[in-house]
Amino acid sequence: MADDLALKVSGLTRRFKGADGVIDVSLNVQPGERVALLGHNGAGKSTLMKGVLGLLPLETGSVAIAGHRLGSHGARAAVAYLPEAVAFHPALSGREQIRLFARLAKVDMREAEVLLERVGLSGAADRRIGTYSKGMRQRLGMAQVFLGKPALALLDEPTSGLDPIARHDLYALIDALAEQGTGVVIASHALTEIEARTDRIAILRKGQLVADAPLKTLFARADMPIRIRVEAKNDAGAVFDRFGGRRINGARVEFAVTQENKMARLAEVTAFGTEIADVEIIPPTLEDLYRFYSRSEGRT
Ligand SMILES: Nc1ncnc2c1ncn2[C@@H]1O[C@H](COP(=O)(O)OP(=O)(O)OP(=O)(O)O)[C@@H](O)[C@H]1O
Repeated sequence: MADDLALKVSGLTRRFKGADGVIDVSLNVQPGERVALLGHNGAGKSTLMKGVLGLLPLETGSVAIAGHRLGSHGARAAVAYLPEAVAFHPALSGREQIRLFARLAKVDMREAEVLLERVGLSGAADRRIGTYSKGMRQRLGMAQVFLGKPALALLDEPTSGLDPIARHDLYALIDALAEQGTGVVIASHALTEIEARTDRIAILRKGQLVADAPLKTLFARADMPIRIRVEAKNDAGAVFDRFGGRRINGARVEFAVTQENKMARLAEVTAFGTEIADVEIIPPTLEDLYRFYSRSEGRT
């Protein structure tokens, strides 16, 4: 049922003079689902987010947030946003800032205190935000996202500029957000972390949605080759003669197989018996997949 969706975008178009913007994009997000929104610079990610937030007039299409029409009070109350460059007043303390947001959102002050604890800022809550590190500012931004338990959260490059520990902490908060039932859309260029941390991948290319499915489905549809690297005990000449591919050095050969013939090729490798020292199977990465969908004309 459409009303059960955290987000329903249908046929959204917003073009700019001389730029693609977004063209006829439809995207649904379920409650508690984490969707990665990927695309090159200028692919339309921010335009889509701004369209959903009601910050840009739409040319065509419709947006509903938790069943509420875009522009309605219900829609505004159901969505939270973390911009890429999150800006707070540097002279305010973390506690003052989150209390201010709580007042604006008409949320109980006690929730603000609980959220400061949740994002690990209780100890620094009375320090001025001007003294916070980037990671602390992003965590404060996440506390603001949690306020009022929104149905939908839009996070624009939430981990950019963060160190690995701070990234890990931020993803733990994103997971907690999804666990409480919030549908989360994360625009990102950080492919490796996205791979493990999201349920679905949506890829924009020149304003159009060229992929929208769970990672596994996208891999299956793309039918990308898997690489097999064989290391011979001595000389890999016989393996190379059989499978072709690329000789890495005297003892190693790497060749590509399709998902379909992978097992048959592996059985042939095994038939070489003790001449083989090791076999590595290298699946395509999200980066390979991203390149495939963001460059090819293929649609889902
Ligand atoms: N207000 C605007 N006026 C004119 N053109 C715009 C405007 N906003 C965006 N564009 C253009 O629309 C296209 C999509 O931009 P958008 O900011 O949505 O891309 P993006 O995927 O978010 O990129 P990035 O990864 O760099 O943030 C770009 O070509 C951009 O120059």
